[in-house]
Amino acid sequence: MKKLRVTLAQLNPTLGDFRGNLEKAREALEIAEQRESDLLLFPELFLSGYPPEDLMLKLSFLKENQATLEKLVSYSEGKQVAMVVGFIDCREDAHNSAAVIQNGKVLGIYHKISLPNYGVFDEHRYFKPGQEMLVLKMGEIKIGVTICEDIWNPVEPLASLTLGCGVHLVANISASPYYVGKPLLREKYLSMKAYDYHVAIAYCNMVGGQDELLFDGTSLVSNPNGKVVLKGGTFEEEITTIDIDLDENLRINLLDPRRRYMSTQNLPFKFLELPPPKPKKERYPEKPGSHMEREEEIFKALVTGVRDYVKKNGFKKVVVGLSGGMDSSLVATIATEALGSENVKGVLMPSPYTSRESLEDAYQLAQNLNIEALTISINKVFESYLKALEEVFRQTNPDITEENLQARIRGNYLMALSNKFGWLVLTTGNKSEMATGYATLYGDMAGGLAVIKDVYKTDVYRIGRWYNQKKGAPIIPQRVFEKAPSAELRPNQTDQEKLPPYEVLDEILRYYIEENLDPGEIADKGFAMETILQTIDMLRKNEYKRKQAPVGIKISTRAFGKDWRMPITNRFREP
Ligand SMILES: Nc1ncnc2c1ncn2[C@@H]1O[C@H](COP(=O)(O)OP(=O)(O)OC[C@H]2O[C@@H]([n+]3cccc(C(=O)O)c3)[C@H](O)[C@@H]2O)[C@@H](O)[C@H]1O
Ligand SMILES: Nc1ncnc2c1ncn2[C@@H]1O[C@H](COP(=O)(O)OP(=O)(O)OP(=O)(O)O)[C@@H](O)[C@H]1O
Ligand SMILES: NC(=O)CC[C@H](N)C(=O)O
Repeated sequence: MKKLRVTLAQLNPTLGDFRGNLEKAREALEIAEQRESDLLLFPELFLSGYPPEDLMLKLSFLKENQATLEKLVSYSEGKQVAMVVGFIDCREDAHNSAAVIQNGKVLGIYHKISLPNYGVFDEHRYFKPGQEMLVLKMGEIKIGVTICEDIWNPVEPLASLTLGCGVHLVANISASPYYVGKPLLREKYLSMKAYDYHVAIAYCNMVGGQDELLFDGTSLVSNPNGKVVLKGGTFEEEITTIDIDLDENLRINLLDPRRRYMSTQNLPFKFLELPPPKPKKERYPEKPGSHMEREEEIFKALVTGVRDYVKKNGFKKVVVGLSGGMDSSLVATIATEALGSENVKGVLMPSPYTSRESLEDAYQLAQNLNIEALTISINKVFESYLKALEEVFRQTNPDITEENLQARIRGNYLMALSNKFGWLVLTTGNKSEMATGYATLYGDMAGGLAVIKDVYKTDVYRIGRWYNQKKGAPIIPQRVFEKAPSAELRPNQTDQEKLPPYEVLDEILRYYIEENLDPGEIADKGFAMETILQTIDMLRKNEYKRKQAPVGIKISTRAFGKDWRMPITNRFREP
């Protein structure tokens, strides 16, 4: 019987916190050893954190990463479990690597072969690709070591590992960034890969936030039938263990012999002999896990993003301008879930255009969330601004200038509170607004973290509704959902004076940004060409604003961040 006990350390490292990451690795090593695991997997580049970006260019960073690996090796003395840990191997050049460590020794090092360089990835800037596969032999069991993108490449190195070397298990250490639906997509993809190649897969993913990126964990083990037998939590640190039956591979190969007719490049490989697994008494059973609904997944993602950004950057408390509108209500709710009521401050900043309902709703929300609410009127400052500008503006009519002044006074107040008390300012602009430039530069765009920057307005409502339903109470007051969205910068203003209805706007934006369709192709989906062109025109004209916006949390396949690199100066128009 080929049985292997595998432990997945789905952990949340902090980039550059070598000491903290090492401590997490040490704890996981103790647990895996206690559980008599044969193999322990950590995420990709676990010791340094991922993605290290230009820290990779610092020799001192690379040195500390090497020293951390050496400390982990010394912790492993006397331990039987073989661990595969992500680190940067940098001798003649830098490689995104996995070290195989057991009982005080580095037994082998694997260099990632497939380096991603699309979307949010930039690995060709930093790493040299590996040339050779690494196969661990534990008695009769053969295990292929891979790193993240290696398993996403359509053919190799999986074909060579399975058809060429006949591995029973592909171990993959990953840092796979999140977007909505990725956990399910990944599960389908990996289980299909396992089924296709008739090989078990043990996949250990990173969890936590790193600037705009989130890693959701959702690590898994699939048997060669494509059945997911173990699944880690989504957005949770977890150390899970399972006993995998690896006789299954041969049984399936005999029943379904497709593999006999497949071909491989036969990439070069190295074998590494390890002691065979010892027989175990008790058993770590299957734990297939369940799925989250879309709104819950996004909510949990944003909560993780806020918590990790705030904590990993040394903040404790945050501040949000509460307008009584949907966006600020959702941002305050997410922040409260992430940090606790005592760490979230709401600021009401009424003007003559602020409606009584908006003020009431903002207070009610603060009460429901049990967060402290401060009130600072902008009236006097606004008046004195107008007075100061009176002479210069003498021959002009009031317009957007006066509207933006109000947003800028509010931005100044929030930044003053941040300076005085060390509260991080959370901005509240959503993706529909960020796309169309419906926000004031240095006004409501002023702040440290744009929580819902990648969430369309229609989704902001959906998530708000889901949250109230989950709580079984109108935490976000019902009226917030019912009133027309408004910036309240002049009397009776509504968003729809400038923007198409959000249901239409968001769909057009989604087709254009996420699906990369041209205007004609969007029109084929049933939208008016005039609205499409108006939307794209706003999007294009406001690139300069996005270049100055705070970093936000990526939850879509294409966020305004690493994977949106549009020029500001741009005369191109699609046909
Ligand atoms: N290509 C370019 N490169 C660099 N800078 C450029 C630029 N084009 C304009 N600019 C600068 O940007 C300025 C215009 O930007 P900005 O001052 O922001 O003002 P603007 O975009 O004209 O107005 C802000 C809009 O956002 C709406 N708003 C504001 C606040 C909250 C909300 C809400 O509902 O949440 C909505 C408001 O009603 C208004 O429609 C120009 O005066 C110019 O200085
Ligand atoms: N009266 C106010 N008091 C406090 N903050 C405000 C006020 N008005 C605007 N803000 C802040 O500026 C942001 C921009 O909001 P605005 O009301 O202009 O439009 P919005 O995008 O509809 O946002 P919301 O849905 O939160 O109202 C708000 O989310 C809030 O953080
Ligand atoms: N770090 C990586 O290599 C990740 C690439 C992979 N395609 C993913 O998104 O999961």
